[in-house]
Formats: sequence, structure tokens, C-alpha cells
Amino acid sequence: MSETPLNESVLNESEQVIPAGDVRAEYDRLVDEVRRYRFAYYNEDSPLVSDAEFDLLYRRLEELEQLHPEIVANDSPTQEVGGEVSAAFAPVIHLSRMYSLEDVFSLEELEAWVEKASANAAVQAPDQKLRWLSEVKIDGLAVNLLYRDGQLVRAATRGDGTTGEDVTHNVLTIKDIPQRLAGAGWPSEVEIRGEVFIPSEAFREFNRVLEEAGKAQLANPRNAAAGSLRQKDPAETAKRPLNMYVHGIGAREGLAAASQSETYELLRGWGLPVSPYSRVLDSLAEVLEYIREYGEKRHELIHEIDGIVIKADSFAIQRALGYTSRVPRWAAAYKYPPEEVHTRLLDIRVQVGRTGRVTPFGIMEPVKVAGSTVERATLHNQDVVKAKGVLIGDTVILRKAGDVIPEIVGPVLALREGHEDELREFVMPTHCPSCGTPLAPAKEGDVDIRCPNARSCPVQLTERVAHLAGRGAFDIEALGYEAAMALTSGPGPDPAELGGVVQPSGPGVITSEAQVFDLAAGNPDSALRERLADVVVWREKRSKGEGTGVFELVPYFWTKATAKTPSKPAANTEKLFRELEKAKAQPLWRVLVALSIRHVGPTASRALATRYGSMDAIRAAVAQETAREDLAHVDGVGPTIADALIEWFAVDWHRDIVDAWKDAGVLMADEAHADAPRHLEGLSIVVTGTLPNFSRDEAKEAIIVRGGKASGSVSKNTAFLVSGDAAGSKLDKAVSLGIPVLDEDGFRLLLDQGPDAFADAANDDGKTHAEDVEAHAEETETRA
Ligand SMILES: NC(=O)c1ccc[n+]([C@@H]2O[C@H](COP(=O)([O-])OP(=O)(O)OC[C@H]3O[C@@H](n4cnc5c(N)ncnc54)[C@H](O)[C@@H]3O)[C@@H](O)[C@H]2O)c1
Ligand SMILES: [Zn+2]
Repeated sequence: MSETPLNESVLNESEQVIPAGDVRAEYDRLVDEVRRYRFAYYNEDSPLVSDAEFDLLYRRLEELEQLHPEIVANDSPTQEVGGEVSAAFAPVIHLSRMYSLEDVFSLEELEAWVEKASANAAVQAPDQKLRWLSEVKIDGLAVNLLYRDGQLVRAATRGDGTTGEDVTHNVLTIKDIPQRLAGAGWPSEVEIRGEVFIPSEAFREFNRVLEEAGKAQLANPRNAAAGSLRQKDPAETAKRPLNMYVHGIGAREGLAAASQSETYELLRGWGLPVSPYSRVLDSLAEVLEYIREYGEKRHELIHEIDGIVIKADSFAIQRALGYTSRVPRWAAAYKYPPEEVHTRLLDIRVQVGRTGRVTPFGIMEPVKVAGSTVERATLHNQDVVKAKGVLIGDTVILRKAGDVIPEIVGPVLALREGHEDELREFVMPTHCPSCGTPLAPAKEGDVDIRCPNARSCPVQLTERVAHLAGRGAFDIEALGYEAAMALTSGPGPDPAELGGVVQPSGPGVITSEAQVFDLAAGNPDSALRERLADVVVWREKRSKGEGTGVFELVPYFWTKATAKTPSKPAANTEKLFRELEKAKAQPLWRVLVALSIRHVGPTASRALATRYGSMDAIRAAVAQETAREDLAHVDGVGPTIADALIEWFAVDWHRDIVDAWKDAGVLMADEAHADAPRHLEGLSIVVTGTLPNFSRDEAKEAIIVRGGKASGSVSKNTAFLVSGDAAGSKLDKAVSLGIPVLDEDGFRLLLDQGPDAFADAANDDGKTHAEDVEAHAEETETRA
């Protein structure tokens, strides 16, 4: 947003009677902007800015008006309900006005609002109990349905609140909206308000069909619903999966209800769709809990929501509190942090992964979305880039829903006009950006393209080294991605000449992951270690905490020499040596993960380690003629993984890695495997919470080597639950199923002596739970 912040001198002038010229200019500009954005949003159903951005501008306008009441124009957007009536539809005057909602953007603001409303209610309707009808704020658009003598006679959009657009024919195509009210007792003339929306699931499906037809997809369910309802041709509207929930009532003379929630019950009886998510709550604390609850499950609902709405439930209180020109004083909308924002797509680059896959990703102007700052998002492959229709330079819609990774949804097409010559189409490179090898799909027909130079493509090597050090592999904390990069490539050109981008290139001191363990503490004289002294990387010079744009080469693994102290390995480098030494004793499955064999992750690796116990045994198995069958029969390994293993071990330089690690002293055999008594054979054991002396992996390991099954979920087949600190729902479930629960000491006993150690923990029938489980397992087997 190109907003100039209010500087202090301007703020101080708020004391003066005549506002400074620049405040006036700022004000006029804001009014224009808000009008223009509203028009695009309400009348054209294609917003130019994200809601978050619009809300900020709008807030700013309100703030300016508060600071400078004398400049407020009569027709200021803050005095009006959003939309205008488009000439494409006949105007309809609502019998009773439609309003917008007062927005609050933080829980503190909501609390303040509730406090004020409660105080007013206490004064103006002292005999009424204030309860909050809490509803989700549906991301759709409002309609007003007029029923006369139970017959739907007219449907209109909200428009400017007084006059809406006649969309009767379109609304008649929405199956959920009854054309005749059921039951009895409806007033002879009643206006029912609700939100028309497209259910999330139907929206995804609708977009999938558009995508298959090669058509542009709809950006979000709100605009899609609005666009669908405001079609000129009702037959077109009929094709859209529209739905509605009621959320209010307008003209209603003779309605027999004292509260809004009671009204909803009546409406339900008349066959109108009522939201399943509304709740009447007694206190602010309950409202806050409601907000938290729906914030967590907002993506599991039937439709998208952008907040929650609270309304004083009692009609008497609603009447007593009344309305401003724009909003009711008895309701407020709390908005969740935005999950959809607009930003500029600055570039599309490609990245080469650990297995050579080349993926394009977008680089964007950093923006905050769903609570975190985002500047990159993957675009998966060239087909996806094409399908999304984005050009470099576009303003794009960026979405990050909850914990989901950020996604570029598509371009804001309306903003292209006049900027066409700044836009550029993405072209997938034909050669690897890292090593120059021609790129190709692994198999004909694959969408993904790859760099086939797996062995010495620098980026692939860097990725593999970083991966082998990862938490799920050798777990070498001092070898993160940066260190892996410093080991495997040269510093590259001066970033100052690349616009500040650090782009390491050229050979590093390590040319294969086979060499990594040469650096371990147990190998103090290795030539490789000496060479670490020469590894340098580019660092930006900083001054007073700010970057200067000037870069210098600094040693990465060794300290900088000063007049007094000569250069020596840095503390973190010493740590790297020690961790490598320690990692040599890691269990076999971790070594397997570390090898970057396609499809071979922790689960398959564990299964292989349990079955074979040593790298030698695995190599022997892979070399058999019946290897494919043998491997595929291991529990947790299938034909895909079996093939991947056979293929991998067929390559010389792969086997060289295994040999080199072995020579460097990596264990590659689970001693426990041979020695451990297999007295947990056939037992399913679940570990939950944190144990003082076992990591989750160690606990699983200990179970598996003794023949047990380390399971992730509790069921009646679970033999034992091992429960540490902060155990949650699994503990509750185990207790409710009567499954024995062990703490760490109990777990040790189980590991040492097997289930017999708990024989006296018998059930009513005299059998231990473990016996029950075994009996049950047998039963199911016999049945099978
Ligand atoms: N991106 C843009 O350019 C742009 C422009 C204008 C407005 N907007 C967005 O539109 C909104 C402002 O529009 P507004 O004036 O319609 O106000 P609003 O959306 O904040 O609130 C009022 C509306 O909420 C809807 N609503 C949904 N669930 C409801 C429920 N349970 N009870 C009552 N009402 C419910 C109704 O349609 C009602 O008219 C803001 O979110 C703003 O960001 C965006
Ligand atoms: Zn390459």
C-alpha cells in the first residue's frame, strides 16, 4: 500500500481549527480510494485490493474524521452502507433499512465494545437480561427476502441499505430458499435477511471443473457467490452451487418473538435455512471462547467465514440501543486476522531439490498473512504456473489458511490495465540453474522435470548434505542448511553486483556426502579439516544494525584472525566435529534416511532396520535375485520402495557413500537388534507425552527392537500406553478403555521383563489386559 503515514507535525495540527492542506488532500484521496474499491467490490464483484487492505484504509479514514471532525463530508463513505445499485438491475426499496456491521479487529477492541454496549443496555433497558447471540460471519453477500402471505415475492441485494438490486429471478433458483413458507404464524408481510454463499466444498469442485475446462478459476467463495447471484441470466445463477443461511429479520409486524434466537426457531419452522453454528452466550468470556473455537475450526465449516458476529439477543435491547446511519449499536463483527492478501509477484525462480526435481516458486513483496510474513510460495511446476495464469509483475492474491503453506491463488486481473509492458511470462529453464545440465522429466509423461546430474549438481549435493544432518536422519545440529552450503559450494560472485542476492557457486571443500564423516572428532588429522580454514562466505557489512549493501568475504568455519589471536576453528565448528563423531553410533534407520533414497523415509527405514538389523544384511538382500519380492514383503515396505532401493544400490557412487561412511566408523548395525529379547512380540504400544529420558524416537526404537509395534493411536488393541508429561487425549482414551498406563519407570520394566511384569494388573476376568489383547488378536486372525 502506498500510504504516507501521518507524521507528527500533521497530527499536532489536529489542535488547530483549520486542518493542514495535506490532511485535506489525504482525506480526499482516502474518500476517493474507498469509493473506488467499494465500487469494484460490490458492483463488479472483483476487488482491487484485499479486504485487509481495504479495512486499513477505511480505518484510517475513520481516524482522520475523528481527529478532524470539521472536514467530514456529508456523503463520506463512513456515513453510508457499502454498495450502490447497478443499472443492470431494477432498484428495490427495502421496507426496513439494511445495515452493515461495526467491525472490530482485536479481542481488546471487542472487549471495549462489549463493555460500552453493556453499559448502555443497563441504562436504556434495565429490566432486560443481556445475552449475546453469537454467530459466524459468513463470507458471502446479504439478501433481503420479502414474503407476502407466505409467498416469496421479491429478493434484493443490500445495495446502499435503502435501495437494493432486484435479484428475484436469480434467488428463485436457489433450492434452499423456500418459495412458500411452511407452517403457520408468519406475519402477512415479512422481510427475512440472510447471507448467500457458496459452500467451500462446492467452491473447490466448481473451480476444479473450471480448471479442467481450461477456464480462469474464481478467486474466493465470497466474490464467487456475489458474482453468481448478480448474473443477468438466472439460468447462469442456477448453475452455481448457492446456499443461504438467515441472519436477520427486517419488517415483521405481528411477529410473535421476543428475541432474535427465538425468531430463528420460528424461521426454521417455516422452512428457512438456519445456521447450525449460532449460540446464545451469557458472558464475554464465553464469547471469547466461541471466537477461539471457531478460529480453530474455521476451515472445517460448511462455508468460509471471516469473523464472528455478536448480537444482543433481546429485541427490547436492540430497540433501546438503536442504529447509527450505518450500523446497529447492538451488534459487532470481530474479524479474524486476514488469510488472504494482495502482494506483488516480483519474480518466479526455480529451485532444484534433493532428488533433482526443479520447482518454480514465486518471490513476492513480503506481506503479513494469517499472522506470519510471507515472501515465497511454491508454484509446484510449469503447468501450475500456467493454470494460475500469473505473470511476473502481477499483483497476486496470496492465501495462507491456518497452518497450511502459503499459496498464490491467481492474479488480480483488473490491475493489469496500463501495466501490460511491466509484465513478463515465466519461462521454465531448459538447463539446470545450478550445474547447467539439460533438464528432463525422469520418465516420459512426468509433469516434473529434473536435473539428471544427481551426483555432482551442487544444489542437489547441498540439499543432500543438509538432509543427512537433519533431525530425522543423523541429527547433527551444527550442520544446518547454511553450513551445508558453505561446505559444498564456493562463495559465488559479490552479491552487491547481484542486487544483494547471495548466490554461492563453484566447488566447495566437499564434493560428495561420502566425505562428511572425515570431519568427525575422531579423525583430527583429516586433510579435509585443514581445508575448512579456507572456506569463506559473503556477509553484508552492517552499520548500527542496518545493512549497508556492501559485502565482504569472511571465514565460515574458522574465526577471523586478529592482531592478537590467530584464526582457529569456531566454537560451532568444534561442535560440528563432536556431533559427527557422536552421529556415527546412530541407529541403522537413521543412516537409511540419511542416504536420500527416493521414497525411503523414517517409516520405511525403521521397517527395514527392524527386519534386517544391519546395512550389510540390507545390501545382501538387495543383491538377491528375489530382492524385489523379499523387500516388498517387509511390513511397511511395498514394491515402490523395493524398486527404489534396488535402483539406488545399483549405482556405484551410491555404494561408495555407504562404504566411505562405514570406513569412517559409522556403525550401521543395530546392536540392540541382535541382543534385545523379543518379549514385546505382537504387542501394540502407544507412547504419548514427554518422557524424561527417552526421546519419542528412542522409545519407539526400544519397542520395535523387542518385537513390539509402536503405534500412534490408542484402540482396544493397545496393550500399554506409555504416558509422559503433558499427555493429552490419548491418555483419556486409554483410561476410558481400561488400558494399562505406564510411566517411564513402568516402561523400563516393560522393556526389561516384558508384559509378565504386569501380570498382577489383572482385569475382572483374571486375565491381564495384554492377555486379553492377545486373545483378541487371535480371534480376529481366526476369523480372517
Ligand atoms: N476488498 C475490497 O476492495 C473491499 C471493498 C469494500 C468492502 N470490502 C469488505 O467488505 C466488508 C465491509 O462490507 P460490509 O459493509 O458488507 O460489512 P461487513 O461485511 O463487515 O458486515 C456486514 C455484513 O456481514 C454479513 N454477514 C455475514 N454473516 C452475518 C451474520 N451472521 N449476521 C449478520 N451479518 C452477517 C451481512 O451481509 C452484512 O451485510 C469488509 O470486510 C471489507 O473488507 C472489501
Ligand atoms: Zn543440476
